[in-house]
Amino acid sequence: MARIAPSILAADFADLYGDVRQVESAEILHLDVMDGHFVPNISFGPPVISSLRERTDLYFDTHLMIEHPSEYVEAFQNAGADRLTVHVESEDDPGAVIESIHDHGMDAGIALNPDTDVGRVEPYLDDVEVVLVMSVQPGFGGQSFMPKTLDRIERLDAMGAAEIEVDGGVNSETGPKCVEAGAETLVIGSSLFGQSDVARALADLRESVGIEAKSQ
Ligand SMILES: O=C(CO)[C@H](O)[C@H](O)COP(=O)(O)O
Ligand SMILES: [Co+2]
Repeated sequence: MARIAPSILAADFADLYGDVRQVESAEILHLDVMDGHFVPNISFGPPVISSLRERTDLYFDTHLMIEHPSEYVEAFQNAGADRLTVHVESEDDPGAVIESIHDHGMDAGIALNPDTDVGRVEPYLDDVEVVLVMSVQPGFGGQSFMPKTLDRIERLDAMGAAEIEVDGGVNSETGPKCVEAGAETLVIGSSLFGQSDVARALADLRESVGIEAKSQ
């Protein structure tokens, strides 16, 4: 069953909880952490996640676009993250970071950029709870979905990925195609928080992807 993971990258940071409370029914929240090195942008880190943790029980799906994830596993655990997804292109050994994430009691994911061969995540498929497929170059919201992602999702599905999450440019047009290709979790930022009525936009997106409201 597909699900939508709202990405707060496109939310109003001055009224962050105001936006988050409008997507409480989603059950999962996508948190984009950027360090200005792995990607040319800086977003937010553990303090923001920790503050949100005090306000919501949403599952915190934390996407680490940082060069050295191994150095921050404990900080994100303390902040209340439920899952840490690290990039296979990061400077650290993915296998060791995944093990550390599990040792800290969190779920682990492996992410790959649009131009990275899908074969690079194969060694980790049995060890992670999710594979995050970037469908835009990481670093910024509001970009257009790269159509080649659909083949990549199909290949990862055939390789036996447990859960496939697609991230970037997902909307009512591209979302259903991702689900058909084998994705389960759709990260949606600007098509959700960029809208005047966020809760309505979430309901409409669910409908376009064929998700029953009560299952979300
Ligand atoms: O990881 C990301 C960017 O690096 C974001 O999760 C992604 O871009 C979501 O935003 P949008 O739906 O606006 O594309
Ligand atoms: Co993301």
